[in-house]
Amino acid sequence: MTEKVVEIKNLTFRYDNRIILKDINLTINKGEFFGLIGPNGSGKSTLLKLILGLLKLQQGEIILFGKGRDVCQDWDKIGYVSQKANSFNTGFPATVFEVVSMGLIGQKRLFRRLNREDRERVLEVIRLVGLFDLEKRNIGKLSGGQQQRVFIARALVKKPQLLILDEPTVGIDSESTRKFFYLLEKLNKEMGITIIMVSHDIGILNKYVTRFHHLEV
Ligand SMILES: Nc1ncnc2c1ncn2[C@@H]1O[C@H](COP(=O)(O)OP(=O)(O)OP(=O)(O)O)[C@@H](O)[C@H]1O
Repeated sequence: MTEKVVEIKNLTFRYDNRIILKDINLTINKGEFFGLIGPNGSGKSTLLKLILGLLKLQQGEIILFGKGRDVCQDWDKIGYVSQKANSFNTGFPATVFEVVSMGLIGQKRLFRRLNREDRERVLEVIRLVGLFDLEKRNIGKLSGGQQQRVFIARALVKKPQLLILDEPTVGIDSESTRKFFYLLEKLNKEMGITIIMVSHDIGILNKYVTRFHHLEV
């Protein structure tokens, strides 16, 4: 039987009294590479924030891994890369290794030293996203495309089953974007990670996703 990762039922959401999302019904199944498209202001980020539990539900239901969003305890199964992730302050004093390690916080107590297994896992995902030998590099010294891979690695370090990406290729050149989608295809097809990606670029999504939903303004 197809396993449902996210189910959205009759979801309506307003900011103040303005309707942003109206009666959305959507099911995303395990193994899908799902695109969420729509023009600026159509509510793409709002829908992601609702899925991630960052906004209070007003009307309708969201079910994650078979459980209602507000009782769901499976947040470790979800990796999230926000829209702002790749517009990083170049002066930020942290190495690739440190930023990726932050993905383990929440499972580990803050400031607890990483054990050997944790450190190996961090290095493993750094390699997986193609940043070989860059673990000691300051993140501010990397290109936009490389920084974006660091944030993907941070989201992957806790082995999520669902990866949610908000406009990850904004500001990234076309060659890095192509390599980035190649990585996502690998994560999706070879590792079975379900992906939800938000974009307003239908051209790029059309090439890669298995299915998409179009939001209107
Ligand atoms: N906290 C807020 N309070 C009031 N209105 C908001 C808030 N956040 C977003 N909005 C408005 O809600 C609408 C949807 O915003 P949202 O960011 O979800 O759209 P989007 O499709 O992700 O847009 P973009 O492609 O520009 O990122 C926009 O008109 C936005 O101005």
